Amino acid sequence: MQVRVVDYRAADAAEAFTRSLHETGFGVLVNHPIQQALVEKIYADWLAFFNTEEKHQFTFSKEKQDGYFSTEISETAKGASQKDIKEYFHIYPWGRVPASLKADADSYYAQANTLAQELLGWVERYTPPEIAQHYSQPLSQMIQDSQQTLLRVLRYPPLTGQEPAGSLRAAAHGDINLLTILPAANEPGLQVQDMNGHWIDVPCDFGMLIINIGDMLQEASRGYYPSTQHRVVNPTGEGAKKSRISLPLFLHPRNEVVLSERYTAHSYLQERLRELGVKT
Ligand SMILES: O=C(O)CCC(=O)C(=O)O
Ligand SMILES: [Fe+2]
Repeated sequence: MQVRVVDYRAADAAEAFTRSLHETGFGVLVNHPIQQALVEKIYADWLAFFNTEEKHQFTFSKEKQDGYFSTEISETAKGASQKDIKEYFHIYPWGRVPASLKADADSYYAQANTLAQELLGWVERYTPPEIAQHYSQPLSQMIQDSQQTLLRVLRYPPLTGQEPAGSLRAAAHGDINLLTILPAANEPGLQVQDMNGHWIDVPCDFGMLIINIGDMLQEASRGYYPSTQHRVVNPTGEGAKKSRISLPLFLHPRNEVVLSERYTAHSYLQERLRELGVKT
């Protein structure tokens, strides 16, 4: 299996991109409209922020889930036994963000949401009619005015050598949401699992944009779009001394959106957060 790299400006971009999502759960875009300079600035500014003590003033709210999650309380992937080696900050439209970082975060959030809406339109257009008839509303409409879409700034610290055996920067997991939009991180490590259980490197040249299906879209599309397991492996050699920063945007429908006969977006999310151990 190989995750296809698609030129956003190509005439057949929508078709090639959605085929990749259907076949692998992942797609990678080049020549996309997200400003790379903005992404780089956010990486640099947040790396500096994670290196200060100020982050502890933003300790996450268990109820609302916004704010700073330290390495000590970092999530444990569903089915994993060790915590991930990462710290992160959750940004919601209504949530807390350090004042000096807010303007860029808002700007990125808006740009990525606009692109996401277009990509969800592509996903919808190339869904076979017998599947699409079960969507309770157009996919791009499900995220409109959503207060649940989450921008996560992740920092994987340099490795110390003292990490518990078997722990990873991010253990194998599927994302909970509809679609995830992820600019290539400043360091490699992201892998996706193929149907034979093999782990494949996701193309991640700086400037690429990685998109993957989440469990909610898998649920709404009755499995046509698969939410593929992925992980972030630990670097070795020189790479182990460096932090890795990444910036996934998790597109969530509004709470009341019906995903399937079994779930609304809200009921699905609550179930998954309890499983992650970040909500009681
Ligand atoms: O850091 C990455 O490249 C991926 C992060 C990820 O998969 C997640 O936070 O769900
Ligand atoms: Fe993920």
